[in-house]
Amino acid sequence: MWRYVRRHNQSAIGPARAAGYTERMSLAIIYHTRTGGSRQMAEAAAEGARADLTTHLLRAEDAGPEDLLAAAGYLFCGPENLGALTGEMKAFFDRCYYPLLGRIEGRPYAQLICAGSDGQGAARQLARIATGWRLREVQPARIVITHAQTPEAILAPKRIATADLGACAELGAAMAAGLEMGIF
Ligand SMILES: Cc1cc2nc3c(=O)[nH]c(=O)nc-3n(C[C@H](O)[C@H](O)[C@H](O)COP(=O)(O)O)c2cc1C
Repeated sequence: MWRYVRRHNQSAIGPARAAGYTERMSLAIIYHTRTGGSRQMAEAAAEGARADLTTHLLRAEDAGPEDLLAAAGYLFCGPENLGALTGEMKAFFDRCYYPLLGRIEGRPYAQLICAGSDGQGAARQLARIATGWRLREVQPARIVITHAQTPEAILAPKRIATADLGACAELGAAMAAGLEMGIF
């Protein structure tokens, strides 16, 4: 019943749907990874989301403006490098920013950051870009700490803990459910 009311009450329908994007009801998960951690997180989120919604998992290197335009919501996932987003993730935003400015306003997003010890710089930078696009953050940034602090540990392949992957899957599921139900 609640679901029915939500679907038929215009005032409860989020900006993406109200703006006529119902035909593009999918979630785009864009990720970059250097040592595998963010890929595992993005895959877990995609697995969580797919039960509810069409979900496209894309490497930042392969994604372009049309991929974002075609989706109703976004999950961005990547590592923190040198206190910021990785160059590849930044290049993705640089490539897409102006082609999409004013065209995706109000759409929901969330972010997952994989970091050795901090992650706040990358999360802040991403949030600033999302603010420029006028996206709406619908889940707080989730930062997974891998405790990689020596050069050897930083360069080694990462294995993300099951509990953290579970949290990523939950975030993906929450994004998908919110989009599918029209509450974003
Ligand atoms: C060049 C470089 C710079 C890094 N800088 C940071 C940093 O500023 N803060 C941090 O918490 N971790 C930093 N790290 C660690 C990575 O964020 C961490 O290893 C993370 O798990 C990598 O995610 P990935 O496996 O998806 O590549 C850095 C790693 C590299 C290779």
